[in-house]
Amino acid sequence: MRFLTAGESHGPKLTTIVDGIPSNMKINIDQINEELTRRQGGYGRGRRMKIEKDKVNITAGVRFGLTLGSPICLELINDDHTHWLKIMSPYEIDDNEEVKRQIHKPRPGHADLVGGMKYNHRDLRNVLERSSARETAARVVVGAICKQLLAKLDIHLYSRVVQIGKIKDENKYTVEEYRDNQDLNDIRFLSDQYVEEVHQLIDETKKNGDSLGGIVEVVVDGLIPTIGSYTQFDKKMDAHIADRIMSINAFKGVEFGDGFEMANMFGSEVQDPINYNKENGFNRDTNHLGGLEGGMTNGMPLVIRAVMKPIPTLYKPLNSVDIHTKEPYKAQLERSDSCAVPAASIVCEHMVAIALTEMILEEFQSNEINQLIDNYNRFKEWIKTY
Ligand SMILES: Cc1cc2nc3c(=O)[nH]c(=O)nc-3n(C[C@H](O)[C@H](O)[C@H](O)COP(=O)(O)O)c2cc1C
Ligand SMILES: C=C(O[C@@H]1CC(C(=O)O)=C[C@@H](OP(=O)(O)O)[C@H]1O)C(=O)O
Repeated sequence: MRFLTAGESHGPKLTTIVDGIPSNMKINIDQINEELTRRQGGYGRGRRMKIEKDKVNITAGVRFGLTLGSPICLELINDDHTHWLKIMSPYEIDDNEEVKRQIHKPRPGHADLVGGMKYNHRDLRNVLERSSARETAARVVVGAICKQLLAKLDIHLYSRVVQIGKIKDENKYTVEEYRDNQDLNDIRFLSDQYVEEVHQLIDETKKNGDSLGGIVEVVVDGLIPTIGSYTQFDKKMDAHIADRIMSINAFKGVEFGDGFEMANMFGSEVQDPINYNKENGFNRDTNHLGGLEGGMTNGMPLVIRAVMKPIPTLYKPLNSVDIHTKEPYKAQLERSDSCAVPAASIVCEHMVAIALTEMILEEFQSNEINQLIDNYNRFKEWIKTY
């Protein structure tokens, strides 16, 4: 499976082409739209999310609700585009004051300065439009299709926010607790005890013209062992997941299982001892490694954490330099979220779904969904006899 997205944040729409989804798979459009709504939520987002009502439109690759095996084309309208018709017009237009208003004071931490250098743009709008995380809505559409495919193999993904700023939920949760609690509060913490404190932190931070980041967790339940491989660097499942997560705007680190904490532990505390019994086959009592050994899933739930840096656009802007005059200035002010960690947890969940689907489709190559399910389940049964 492969996919590409196109579209500027305030352009007419986002377009995605996904190739390689097996034929005859029922696409549940309502479920895609629910995932899009989940991504739009979260305390701390800016006004833009009140303007957009993300709903997917399928224009190719699906007939009577079933995939054809041909490329699937998916669109998301940017409702905000109606306010940017002139500024974001794809057509040549006569100069006017509004259009001439260029952005030339790059925001530290955003793509503005380096993107301007790379593509030789003197108006940094030409950079920020595409570097905006608006594009992650298109990825959630792809991830939602992947989640539907994975569900047919009895693989299920959950996510939550672990930390916003310095407020951290130190509890560890079982897969069952995840499964029973996916109707999360507006900060996407599994426990309600932090809601008020986090609201206050976000409100105060916003009042100070500052922004916040945090940590998100994705858990995957139902995976068989052996997805991915130790035989080649580009077949390692952990590396592939990390790649997909690190491609999300503002993500700066990924860890699996006990992750960075492993530096403080002994080998005997980190490796998960192996048990065997007739009913469950090979199994473990612990999951310090987060479900991955040797670049392969080991049959335990995947536990993945990732860190999002604080949003770069600040209402109290940092020092910058005007790229036209080279004079020192404060960075350009753009409408912005002050905290987008809850939304980012949804994006992360969907990028993990994409990473798993890519690897599973590579390993169980099938043109048709029922063949895929048969191939996968046959292998799942065989593993039990190992
Ligand atoms: C869901 C989501 C929403 C975001 N919203 C904003 C925002 O409103 N303002 C902003 O400056 N950055 C926002 N970001 C982060 C920037 O898109 C990101 O920092 C920028 O593209 C530069 O890329 P880098 O941080 O990966 O280097 C958001 C990121 C995500 C995942
Ligand atoms: C549009 C989305 O997020 C945007 C991501 C973003 C950025 O710089 O990354 C900047 C903001 O854009 P705007 O200036 O239009 O409000 C966010 O709203 C979205 O998530 O759908």
